[in-house]
Amino acid sequence: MTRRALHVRVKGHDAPDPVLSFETLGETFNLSEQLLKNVASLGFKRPSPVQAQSLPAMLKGLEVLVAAPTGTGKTLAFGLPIVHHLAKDKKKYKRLRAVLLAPTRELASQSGELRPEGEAGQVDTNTKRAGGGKKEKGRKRFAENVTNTVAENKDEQSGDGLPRVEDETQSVWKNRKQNECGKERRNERQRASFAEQLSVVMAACTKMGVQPQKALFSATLTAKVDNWVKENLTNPIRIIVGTKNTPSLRVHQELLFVGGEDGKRVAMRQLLTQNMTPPILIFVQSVERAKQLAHELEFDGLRVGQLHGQQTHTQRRDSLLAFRSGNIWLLICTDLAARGLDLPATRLVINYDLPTTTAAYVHRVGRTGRAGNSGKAVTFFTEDDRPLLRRLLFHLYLSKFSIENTDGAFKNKIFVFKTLDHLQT
Ligand SMILES: Nc1ncnc2c1ncn2[C@@H]1O[C@H](COP(=O)(O)OP(=O)(O)OP(=O)(O)O)[C@@H](O)[C@H]1O
Repeated sequence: MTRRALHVRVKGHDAPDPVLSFETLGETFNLSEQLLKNVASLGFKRPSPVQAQSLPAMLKGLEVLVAAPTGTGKTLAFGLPIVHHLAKDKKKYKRLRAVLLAPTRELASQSGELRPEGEAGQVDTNTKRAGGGKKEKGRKRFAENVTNTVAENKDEQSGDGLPRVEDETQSVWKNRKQNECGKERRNERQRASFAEQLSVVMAACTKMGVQPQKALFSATLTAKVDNWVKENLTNPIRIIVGTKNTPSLRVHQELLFVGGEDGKRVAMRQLLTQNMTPPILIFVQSVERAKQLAHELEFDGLRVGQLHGQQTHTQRRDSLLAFRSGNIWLLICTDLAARGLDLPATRLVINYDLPTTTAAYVHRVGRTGRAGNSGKAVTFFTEDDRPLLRRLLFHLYLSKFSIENTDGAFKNKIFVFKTLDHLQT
């Protein structure tokens, strides 16, 4: 099968051909039998398109920049090569060997849970989790090595090492004193962008004389990331699956004009009456709005949970567990939950508040329609949302979407289609 059939585009020298079976991959790259068994135990019959192209590139040790739609299996595309390299070279290095940076703690934990069973899939390692996790020594399963972890700021023996990088607060901890600070002080931590965090890691690698293989995976690629790649990666292979920065085609998208704020409540109740097949994810724009909406829906007798940055890590973990197990039907969240979380049973995402960026929209609606399943996303918009919506429309236009005909929607329908006409000309 060609790249064209896989909807994969590749730029860069020496890009390997896509590999369409895990067996061929195993033979070509000498993957251990156990690793292949572990993959089979996940129930994956063949590599998804992003895996077919990225796995050989990563296993060859090339640097890659990968954009592929949400829910298409990017985790295994970087997870398997990491585990293979860790297992292969386990005698060579004793110290931190892989760093996985993720935008939230929840996503980092999830990536670390990619855990096929099996003795030979285990690798001796020390793992540390970001945000104060304890150092654990001993035999770890397959992907417990594949954590978001970044070493603490001082190595016990040599006195140097990687600075601690806190993912979900996007903070850089500059010294051990801050590491020990209390909760209040923690809130004052200096915020750092993802690019700044990457720079911290890269600078530490340079200091330690390490030249790591670098790989970036996302469903969306911004100009900032592109610039970072130009400055920091040497001859990377660019792999684009499908259309860049566009919502997954597996998601049926609806725009629903609701008039104003009051209209959102009415529309929500209607929607839940028609589509009440939990679990349902509901995105709002702020913590305050999450709390308020949760309160209102609880009052209606619904089983509601919250996920946002003002909760403790335990509360956030418990919310996700309850949502996964079905104890919570509706999870009201901020963009904290938008990226990467794999909640396969979710068939409906509601954007109660319009996301402020296209990337946020793509990631939010991508919490459904995963692993080849279909899903539905309904996005409310009001008169005030028109400027934001205008920006979103082009990307919506590239994927399937429909606009619902509720009261007063007609002129909005015209607005949407006029904007599209304008974009097309
Ligand atoms: N080869 C495969 N065959 C079948 N299912 C797969 C395969 N690879 C991954 N999956 C499943 O697809 C789902 C989505 O995978 P994953 O979370 O890695 O997607 P992603 O591309 O990283 O999504 P996002 O962009 O939202 O982070 C998971 O439930 C995973 O188990």
